[in-house]
Amino acid sequence: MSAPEHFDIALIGSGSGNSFPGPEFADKSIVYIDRGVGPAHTFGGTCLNVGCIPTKMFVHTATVAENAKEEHAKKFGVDSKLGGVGFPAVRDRIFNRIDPISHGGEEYRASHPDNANLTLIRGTARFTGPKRLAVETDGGTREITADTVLLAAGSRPAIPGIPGLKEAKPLTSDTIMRLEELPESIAILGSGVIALEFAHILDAFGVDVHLIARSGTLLRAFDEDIARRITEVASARYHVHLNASTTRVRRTASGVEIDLEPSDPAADEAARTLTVADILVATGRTPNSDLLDAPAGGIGVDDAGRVMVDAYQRALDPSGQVLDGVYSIGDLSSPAQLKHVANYELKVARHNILNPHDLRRSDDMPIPAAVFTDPHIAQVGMTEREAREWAATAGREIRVARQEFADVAYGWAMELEAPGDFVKIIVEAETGRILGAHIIGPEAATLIQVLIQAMSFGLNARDVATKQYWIHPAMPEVIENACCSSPKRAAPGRYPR
Ligand SMILES: Cc1cc2nc3c(=O)[nH]c(=O)nc-3n(C[C@H](O)[C@H](O)[C@H](O)COP(=O)(O)OP(=O)(O)OC[C@H]3O[C@@H](n4cnc5c(N)ncnc54)[C@H](O)[C@@H]3O)c2cc1C
Ligand SMILES: NC(=O)c1ccc[n+]([C@@H]2O[C@H](COP(=O)([O-])OP(=O)(O)OC[C@H]3O[C@@H](n4cnc5c(N)ncnc54)[C@H](O)[C@@H]3O)[C@@H](O)[C@H]2O)c1
Repeated sequence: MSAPEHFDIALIGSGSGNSFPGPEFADKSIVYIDRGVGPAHTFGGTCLNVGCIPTKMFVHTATVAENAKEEHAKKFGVDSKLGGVGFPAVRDRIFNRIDPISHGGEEYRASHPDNANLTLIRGTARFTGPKRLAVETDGGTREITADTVLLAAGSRPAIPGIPGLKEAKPLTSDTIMRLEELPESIAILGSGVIALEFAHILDAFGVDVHLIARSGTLLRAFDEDIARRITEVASARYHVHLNASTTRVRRTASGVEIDLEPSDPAADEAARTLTVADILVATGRTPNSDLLDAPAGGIGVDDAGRVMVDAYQRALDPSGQVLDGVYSIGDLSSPAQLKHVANYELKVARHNILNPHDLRRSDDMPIPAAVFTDPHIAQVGMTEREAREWAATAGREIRVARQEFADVAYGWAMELEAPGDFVKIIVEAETGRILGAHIIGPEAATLIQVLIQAMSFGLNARDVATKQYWIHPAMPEVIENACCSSPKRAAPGRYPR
């Protein structure tokens, strides 16, 4: 057997990992390995090709279509009718912008003089020993060793073991966005983030949507008031099947049959079969530690399949000891499968590889998240339930402030109704420190940034409200009003770790 090719650094994954190479590593040899995402094994990772970016381009288009509908336009005295949505044109606008970025990025890494120290290999890497990899490529297997390994191998759609589901070849977020044409009807399995974003997109485009949720509310992991509100809004718009377990799936000549049973024996539900043209599975994502065979590299993997890391993004062995020179970032190792988290962890790992004697932590800020459905949802920090549990344990008190969008001037402009979309802020009663914020309403993902900033910099809710101007009559007044209802004393300290 020939000797393996040796590099200073092995980088696996071209999503967030693509921000790793740079002039600081010009004197290091880097092998950069990527298998690609989606059916065409595209370069550049999930966010660019099959994740955040195309979905948000679809979401915006869906909102344009929704607003053009007669029932929305007529509230404003505008005479408008949606004539239809041409899916191929929608799809092509999006991918004609994205695909050249992916191709250009690959070309840059493969052949630009900036990357003279970098060897790009398209293939699947798997550990055969500590810091030792076999890479399966179209041209055969390459054996690689490296002094430092950075794992950024991400995750992929999980397909649950429901009888018949795998054989029915369901759509996933990897495949649905590039269809030739949309199905007339669709069942969406799951009631999390991807399910809700696609339900909005597909319903707006005229597909008859059936969303299947095991639980009694959608977005069950979110604050209960948010989950309740989005369940009401979604149920008024498309078919929502709550407390429904999927027991079998069958692909037929004309579509898909889905057997549903009540998942909650106490619920007033009956078993039934749903007949639709296609099915989209949105039931979470599996970290790619199995493709990497991480244990063969001496790397610990938790019960959810995540590579174990410490707060410095250093990989751990199965007993929790730090592995020398092995780092992991993003969906492969993070419980928060979010692009902004993967990006931050990459920066931390990059710094720590360059500065092993001046390590930075990655767990020093509250993690926000948004769901780009209709209406938008955004959250940061504790839910009300978590805050109540924290307060009971820590011997503190909390206060909860809630402000309706419909009660501020911009909400009138948008003809929003109360009770309806809202901002909820949870503060520690004594200090006014913000513990959590939850928003459901227009541009929630943008609005919440004020509160993310306040929490990250340790600002007290009252000061946020009173020590700056709030442009009138703009939508952030809804945040100002929510903050105004919180206590007066100044808050020491930042968000509790
Ligand atoms: C539909 C959808 C919408 C989303 N929307 C948002 C959003 O709005 N906001 C947000 O914050 N997050 C969103 N996310 C999540 C976000 O896309 C991910 O958290 C982020 O892209 C993860 O980045 P990463 O670098 O960890 O992994 P990826 O970007 O997945 O990169 C991993 C790379 O490693 C490669 N790879 C894997 N295994 C191997 C191997 N063994 N050998 C070689 N290469 C390998 C993969 O092929 C891939 O190219 C969305 C995800 C999806 C699916
Ligand atoms: N806007 C965003 O930031 C954004 C958008 C899309 C995806 N993402 C990321 O991608 C990840 C994956 O998204 P997702 O929506 O697939 O996961 P999710 O964790 O948000 O939701 C999974 C859903 O599937 C259900 N489920 C799980 N197993 C099931 C089974 N066997 N049968 C029926 N239902 C089942 C869960 O109850 C839940 O409703 C998310 O964690 C999120 O971080 C983020």
